Amino acid sequence: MANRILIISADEDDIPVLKRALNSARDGPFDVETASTLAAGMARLEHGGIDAILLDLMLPDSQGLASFDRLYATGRHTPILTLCKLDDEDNAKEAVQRGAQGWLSKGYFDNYLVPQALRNIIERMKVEQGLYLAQERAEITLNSIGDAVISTDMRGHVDYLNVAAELLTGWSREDASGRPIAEVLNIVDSATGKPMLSPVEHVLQSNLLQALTGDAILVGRDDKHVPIEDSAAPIHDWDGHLVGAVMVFRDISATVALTSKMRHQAHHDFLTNLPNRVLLNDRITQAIALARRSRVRPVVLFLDLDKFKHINDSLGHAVGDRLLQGVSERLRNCVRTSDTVSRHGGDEFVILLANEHRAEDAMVTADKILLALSTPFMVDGQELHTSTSIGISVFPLDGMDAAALIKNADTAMYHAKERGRNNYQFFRHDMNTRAVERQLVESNLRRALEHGEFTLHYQPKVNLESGRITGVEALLRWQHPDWGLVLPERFIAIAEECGLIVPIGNWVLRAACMQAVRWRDAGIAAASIAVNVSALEFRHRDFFDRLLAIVTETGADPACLQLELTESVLMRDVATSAALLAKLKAMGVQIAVDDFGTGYSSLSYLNQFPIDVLKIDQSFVKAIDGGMKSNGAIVGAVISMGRNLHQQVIAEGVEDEAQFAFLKAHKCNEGQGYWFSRPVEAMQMQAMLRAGVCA
Ligand SMILES: Nc1nc2c(ncn2[C@@H]2O[C@H](COP(=O)(O)O[C@H]3[C@@H](O)[C@H](n4cnc5c(=O)[nH]c(N)nc54)O[C@@H]3COP(=O)(O)O)[C@@H](O)[C@H]2O)c(=O)[nH]1
Repeated sequence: MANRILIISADEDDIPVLKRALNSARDGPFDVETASTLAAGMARLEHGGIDAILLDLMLPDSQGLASFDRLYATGRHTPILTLCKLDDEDNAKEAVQRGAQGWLSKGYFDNYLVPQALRNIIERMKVEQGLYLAQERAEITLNSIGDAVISTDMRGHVDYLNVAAELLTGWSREDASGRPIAEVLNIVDSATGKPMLSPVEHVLQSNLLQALTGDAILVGRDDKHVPIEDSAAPIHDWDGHLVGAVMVFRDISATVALTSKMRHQAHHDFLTNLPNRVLLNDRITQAIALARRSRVRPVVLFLDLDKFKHINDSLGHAVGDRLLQGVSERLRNCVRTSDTVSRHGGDEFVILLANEHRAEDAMVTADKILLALSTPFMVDGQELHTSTSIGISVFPLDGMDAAALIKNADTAMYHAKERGRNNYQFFRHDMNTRAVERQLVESNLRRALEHGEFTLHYQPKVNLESGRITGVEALLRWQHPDWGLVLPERFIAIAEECGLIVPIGNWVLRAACMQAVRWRDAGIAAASIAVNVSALEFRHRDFFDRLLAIVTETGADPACLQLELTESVLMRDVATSAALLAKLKAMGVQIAVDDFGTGYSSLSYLNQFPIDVLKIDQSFVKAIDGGMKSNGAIVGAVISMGRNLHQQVIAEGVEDEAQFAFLKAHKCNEGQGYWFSRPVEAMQMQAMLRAGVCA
């Protein structure tokens, strides 16, 4: 497209000469417009489209440099060449000082170089405008981006910082300019805290690009430490020579914080903030590695809270969670900072004592833990009692790696539970056989209910005076397809541990009630059926409602049902027990205290319960004919106590005539045991009931 030239001149001689010169241009003519006054020229300029102006400084309405100034102020980006006389170049030169692109002497107006000069000026102006735009674009971009940019010359002296770099370093561009980069960018290693060379310095030394790194901390001018991610590149001139370097860096505090939060979450338990299994495994592995080089013996403690499930079931998960948090806190206070208390899941905790020298040292910590947990916890105004069973394994005897040490401590913990809870046990290798057996029974128990493998046997209770059967005790049996008849001793404790005792107990109650109805329908005089109830069943929040539903559904007479509860079950929470027993009594159910004499219960408390029957534990009955005088004394005392409290007394485990005779002589009401009959199947029991006496 032809360039458009505006000639502003009142000199009618010059204009045709200039026009002629411009039209003679070899690479195409110019479009030429003219204005004879400055006002007209400026008006034309307003419309735009003018590529260059030829300005005669001698205009009628504004003579000399004043005309240039006004024109320049209006159209400063349009190149202006002034026209001057050969002998009067001073004004023209001054105009150049003030921004004009050059001048043309009137003597050369017809010269072919005029169009060439004009074209050069126009082109140069365009390039300059382009450069200006590019620079402006770069400046705005650099100041708009979040990344910090800093550049240096080839000596490593700062020559540019964008706004983000100013903010991050605390240096303004003015202050930083000309200073060595190391002064402005104080970078230290995030791991060691030692000073690092900035990537710019690397680039200037190597003339190579420095890829992104994220292990640096920028220490700002205000001494603020900010983790940064940075990269740098060399800057080359036209000829490819290194002239400086540019570094781009950004604040990665948020990323670092997020990463560390995620790392923490991946290694810690959400509820208690204790290390989780993953972190514990790492720590045990580290402790083992250290132990191989030193004399320390890492010890693993596996803890399981006693009766936690019951608290969770009866008081709700929120209370359970708070208790777990409280327990975590106390456990932390029982160990050294070099040890690790971790939550394994549920109510299980695993503690690594990393620096023990003798296995016995672990006993001190275990004792401390038992003591710490023996103080009740206050949660939501309620006093909660818990304790823990602890299994202990020691490297290297009990395991060569984390998994083995944890597994064996877990096994030992089960033994602590079996030993009455609230104690600790060191792992022994023979425990594993029992653990395998336990696991086997538990997994088989789970399908026993669905597969209908349970049955009830019945053992008669006999009036010692008349010899007649007064009732029966229902005793659970498990008819396993491969193992044959399994006695409760092998599975009741495991069912209690894993909570299966609740559905199993339901089954027992229903089966016993159905049997009572069958016997009643078969015309057998009402005999009471005693059913054993475990602690977990009795404490279960639905126990009463479920029992009521079973009695209603089966149509059994509640008066025929006797619940056998041990002293320890009743004494655990006297108020709750008393309230529940009152409801059961109101329903018509009888209450028997099983294994009486073994629970060391306070008689004054026992007196508060509506108890119908005291069952003297078989261990006292066995002792009757043991040869010592005192042996029968306890039995005698219980019999007279029962008589005074108007409670029936029944002696269990009667095996021989001497025991029978003793009990009869002491006026014990009833007896139960092999001397009368072993537990038998329902049909056999039915025959005895019909006869009224044991076969
Ligand atoms: N929660 C539930 N517990 C139950 C249930 N059924 C039984 N059990 C409890 O299991 C324990 C063992 O019971 P079992 O193997 O059936 O033993 C009972 C009798 O067979 C045994 N017994 C009876 N007479 C004698 C005897 O003369 N000598 C002798 N060595 N043993 C004898 O005693 C057990 C009855 O004990 P008790 O309940 O204390 O009256 C046992 O603790 C059962 O309670 C169940 O359904 N749920």
